[in-house]
Amino acid sequence: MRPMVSGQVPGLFGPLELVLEPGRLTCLLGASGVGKSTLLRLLAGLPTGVEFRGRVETAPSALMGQDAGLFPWLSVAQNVGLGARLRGEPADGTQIRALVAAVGLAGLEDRLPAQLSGGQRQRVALARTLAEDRPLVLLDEPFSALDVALRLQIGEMAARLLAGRTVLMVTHDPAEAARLGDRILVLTPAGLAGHPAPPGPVPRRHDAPEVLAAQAALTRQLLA
Ligand SMILES: Nc1ncnc2c1ncn2[C@@H]1O[C@H](COP(=O)(O)OP(=O)(O)OP(=O)(O)O)[C@@H](O)[C@H]1O
Repeated sequence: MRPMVSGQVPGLFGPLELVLEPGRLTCLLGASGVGKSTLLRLLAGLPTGVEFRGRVETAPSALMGQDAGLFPWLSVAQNVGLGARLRGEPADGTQIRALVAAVGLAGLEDRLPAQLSGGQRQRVALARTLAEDRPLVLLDEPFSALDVALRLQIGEMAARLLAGRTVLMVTHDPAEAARLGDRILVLTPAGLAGHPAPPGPVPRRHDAPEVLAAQAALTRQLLA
């Protein structure tokens, strides 16, 4: 199915139609406060605090936000297995270890969040999102708290691990959208505008000429 939001929030945006391509990573940009997180929350089936008029068709989703949102008293492995725990299901230790290894944290399963760096905490949050194994993955500025090098590294890791899933990622960073977006959309009060993504599979090289050109064009569009 194609998750979609069709409608408007009077005084904020729209009318618009957001339709996600199955198996592709869509990046959503736009000015602060224009309603990007609202669209994400509509797709997640969460309350938005605004008056949405329209229709939402969505799928079971996993949402990862700006702050890693880890439980400080739970270990890395317990945080990754949190979804199962909350549903009262037994944790799958093998799957959890595999996911912790996939985000490059093998051996740190028993650490508490306070014993990790910010980048490592974001990677735990990514592993937890993947552990949910939902058809739709919603990422709300997931790497915005990271420095440039970590943003590149963890963004690439996320794009590889999320390959083939239907993903909507809100970002403020045109460079990130140019590297990671199969599709790029810009939200304005008037609605959604598409922006051509550079050619080639994601993650793309940050310094590839087409990626730099898309970053510049996108920045111009955001400044317009
Ligand atoms: N719980 C709420 N109650 C009332 N208004 C809200 C609530 N949450 C968001 N809003 C309003 O909805 C608008 C859109 O917020 P939203 O978080 O979707 O924007 P955004 O584009 O994601 O912004 P940012 O880039 O700054 O995160 C804002 O103007 C905000 O004031």
